[in-house]
Amino acid sequence: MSELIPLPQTLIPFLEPYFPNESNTNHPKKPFVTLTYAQSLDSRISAKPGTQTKLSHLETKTMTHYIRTRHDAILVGIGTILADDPKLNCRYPETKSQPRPVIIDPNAKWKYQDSTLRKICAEGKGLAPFIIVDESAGIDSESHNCVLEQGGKYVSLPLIGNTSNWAIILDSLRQLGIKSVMIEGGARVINDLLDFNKFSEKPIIDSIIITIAPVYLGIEGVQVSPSSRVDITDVKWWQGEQDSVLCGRPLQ
Ligand SMILES: NC(=O)C1=CN([C@@H]2O[C@H](COP(=O)(O)OP(=O)(O)OC[C@H]3O[C@@H](n4cnc5c(N)ncnc54)[C@H](OP(=O)(O)O)[C@@H]3O)[C@@H](O)[C@H]2O)C=CC1
Ligand SMILES: Nc1nc(O)c(N)c(N[C@@H]2O[C@H](COP(=O)(O)O)[C@@H](O)[C@H]2O)n1
Repeated sequence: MSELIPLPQTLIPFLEPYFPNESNTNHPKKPFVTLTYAQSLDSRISAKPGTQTKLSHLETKTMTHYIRTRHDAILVGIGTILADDPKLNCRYPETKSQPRPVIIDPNAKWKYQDSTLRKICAEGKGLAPFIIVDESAGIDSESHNCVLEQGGKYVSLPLIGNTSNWAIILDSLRQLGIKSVMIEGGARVINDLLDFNKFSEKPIIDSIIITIAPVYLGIEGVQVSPSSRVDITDVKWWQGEQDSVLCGRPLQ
């Protein structure tokens, strides 16, 4: 039985203008990038480092799975993998193709063989990951074999100490055939990307879709806060049963 619920009628047309489509996925050096996550009223995405906090209502959780159906890949950092051990598949009913999980793990910390994602993939419920590591990283051989066996891959790139590594990561994903990616977190990834977007020559984040839950998580929470101001344009709000959703595009 699905853990999700039918999406409210108004939500799909509300989201549509912020999605990748035939005409906005032709960039040769990067996929269409949607930044999407759930936060508290005090801009926290979990209550404590290293832990997962449920923020989204079932309605907005279902929305996240719908958003997953509309992208080729889902990207998260290794901090999220170690804290959440996520499934990173799409459980929206009648999903035709699964998104590719992409993990930024510069130091190759992830023991893939022990993960929930490996199980999900073995059960045919999702795709094996592309794991982005630094060129210098020593990759655990068991992890490596397991990823390869399931059809995933390790991608070695010059990440560590490289201030333009987002450009390199996105270019590499595009060359691997990924035309759209939803970036879910965690905080380091989101903050970094907002900073990089602001100072890059051309915008790299195409859309943002943020769920805001009516709760304060407090000072120990993991915070989304880029290093300087970022304005959002083309803003629209949707009000759900519990959460609000903001769609927009970050200005440089
Ligand atoms: N509410 C929500 O929607 C979401 C909440 N979360 C929460 O966020 C928290 C995790 O966030 P956080 O700890 O910040 O971890 P992240 O998932 O942002 O991962 C951070 C790590 O990823 C690597 N990394 C990320 N970007 C780069 C880059 N550009 N270049 C090189 N390395 C990079 C680094 O690894 P290294 O340390 O090896 O250098 C870094 O420390 C968890 O509590 C999770 O539950 C996560 C996603 C969504
Ligand atoms: N949309 C959203 N709402 C929340 O309340 C969350 N905690 C998250 N977390 C993100 O979703 C991933 C879990 O995905 P699976 O259900 O395991 O596929 C987690 O890793 C975060 O990226 N998101």
